[in-house]
Amino acid sequence: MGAAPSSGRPSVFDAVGGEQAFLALARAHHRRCLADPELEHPFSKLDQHPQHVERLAAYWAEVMGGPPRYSRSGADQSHVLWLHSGNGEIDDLGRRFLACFLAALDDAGVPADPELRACLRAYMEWAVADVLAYSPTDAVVPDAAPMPRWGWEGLVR
Ligand code: HEM
Repeated sequence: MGAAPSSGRPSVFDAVGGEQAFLALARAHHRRCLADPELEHPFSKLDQHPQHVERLAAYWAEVMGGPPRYSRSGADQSHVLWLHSGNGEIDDLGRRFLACFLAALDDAGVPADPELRACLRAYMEWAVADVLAYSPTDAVVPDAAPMPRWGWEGLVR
């Protein structure tokens, strides 16, 4: 189980369906990105991490209140921001990334509960903006940026 808020309500992680659901979501999202004529390029780099999908799943799960598997692998938010930084104007890729994520929620069978879907959409809109803030070629990524935590009310920290 993920960390539940004090109200006893399940975490967003649990509402999505736990680790297997995040893995299915990351797989579906990656499939969508590879099928997109623009996103396909960055995701076809040969030096991409061989466990990209698993790492993406672990990252999203941790942000939503699941186990801290991504942090335990030695990576952190600074690493994620750094991976995406300095690419110049990529706002269009950000919009496409969000669209792939929303379509992947259906592909992966994430519950259609409107509150859950709104929460996940708000997260991804925020996350895309967070990543795009570092796209200028002279952007400086802060050291040791804390992992974001996303709850039912939005950004927790
Ligand atoms: C603007 C659209 C985006 C593009 C084009 C993009 C592209 C990429 C690429 C090409 C990689 C593989 C990097 C590598 O292994 O060398 C990657 C990794 C990753 N991305 Fe994105 N990304 C985007 C947005 C996001 C957003 C919004 C998030 C967070 C919600 C995110 C989270 C991650 C994570 C967690 C990894 C894996 C990091 C690791 O292996 O440690 N990305 N992304």
